[in-house]
Amino acid sequence: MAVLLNGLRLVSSGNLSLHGIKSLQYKSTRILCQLPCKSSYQGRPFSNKNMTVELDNNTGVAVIQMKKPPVNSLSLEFLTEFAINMEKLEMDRECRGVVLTSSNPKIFSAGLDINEMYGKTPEHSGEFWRAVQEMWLKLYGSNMVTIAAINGSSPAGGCLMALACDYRIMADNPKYAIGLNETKLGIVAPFWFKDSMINVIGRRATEHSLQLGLMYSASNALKIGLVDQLVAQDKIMTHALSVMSEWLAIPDHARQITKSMMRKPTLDRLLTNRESDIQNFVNFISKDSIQKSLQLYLEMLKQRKS
Ligand SMILES: CCCCC/C=C\C/C=C\C=C\CC(=O)SCCNC(=O)CCNC(=O)[C@H](O)C(C)(C)COP(=O)(O)OP(=O)(O)OC[C@H]1O[C@@H](n2cnc3c(N)ncnc32)[C@H](O)[C@@H]1OP(=O)(O)O
Repeated sequence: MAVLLNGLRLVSSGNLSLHGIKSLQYKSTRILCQLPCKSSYQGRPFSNKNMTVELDNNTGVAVIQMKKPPVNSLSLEFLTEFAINMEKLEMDRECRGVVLTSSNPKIFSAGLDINEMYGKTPEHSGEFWRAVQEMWLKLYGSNMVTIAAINGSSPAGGCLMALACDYRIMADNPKYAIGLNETKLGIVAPFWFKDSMINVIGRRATEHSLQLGLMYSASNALKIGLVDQLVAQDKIMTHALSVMSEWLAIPDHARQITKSMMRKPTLDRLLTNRESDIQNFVNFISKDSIQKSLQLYLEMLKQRKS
């Protein structure tokens, strides 16, 4: 966790922490340089295989643009890259906010890569699930202001990424849909997916939404508070950056401690149950009946195309 206090930047070992100021330590040059230093990508696009990261030095805002064809599905490789990028930005003195968006004009993210859950060994499944957890911990627990510029459809894990941000702006297009649709695939959204949704839209709406695996059009997502604003597709980035500047007008330390206070119980629940959550996932996903459901779903996705 990094907090600006009386002009000093302080860090703790994790991200958001309610242990608060007492447990914070000075961020030393040594720690900074264990990870790639900001100077190595300052002001320039930081290009990876599955996303580009561009930090604007003047505003302190980074844009992460997901660009994994065809639909930004969250593979093990993608998730690992994402977590590393979040870590780098978190450690960067200059970076105060992140806008998450997609280079695909129609799809924000198709959610978890189903191929990572179908026909894989328990070892692979465990490694994959740890990476899914890490992505969420980094995003939900970030000290930075995080804004999702949802410029396309965003089912399941894609919706989870948006839910983990501080603010959600969606392109105003009736064709785009967002939601946690896991039950439609015959799988179950884990407790921290559910908690993330409860924290945004409340308990009753989440229960309804999760049981039925509902996908919401952009306008219905706005109605239930799943997204905060709808904006014309071509204005979404400009608008996200303008909302970001409002959030960045708040002193970092006050906003960060407030964010931590709100999110810590939800983060801690996964942190204290991390290994059992992985075991649950591996057991669940290895069941023949679940593998069958995933197989049928993958076939359905391919047939839909033809
Ligand atoms: C009680 C204990 C509980 C323990 C916990 C247990 C389990 C929890 C487990 C898992 C949680 C999972 C969360 C998830 O995220 S699951 C993934 C859900 N995602 C979806 O349902 C999205 C499916 N995709 C779509 O709806 C459409 O593809 C989409 C709207 C995204 C895009 O439509 P479009 O028409 O543009 O493109 P398509 O032609 O449909 O797709 C192109 C291409 O991409 C492939 N594909 C799509 N989505 C995925 C995906 N999620 N993973 C992998 N591949 C995907 C699709 O098959 C096409 O492939 P190809 O035919 O070109 O080869």
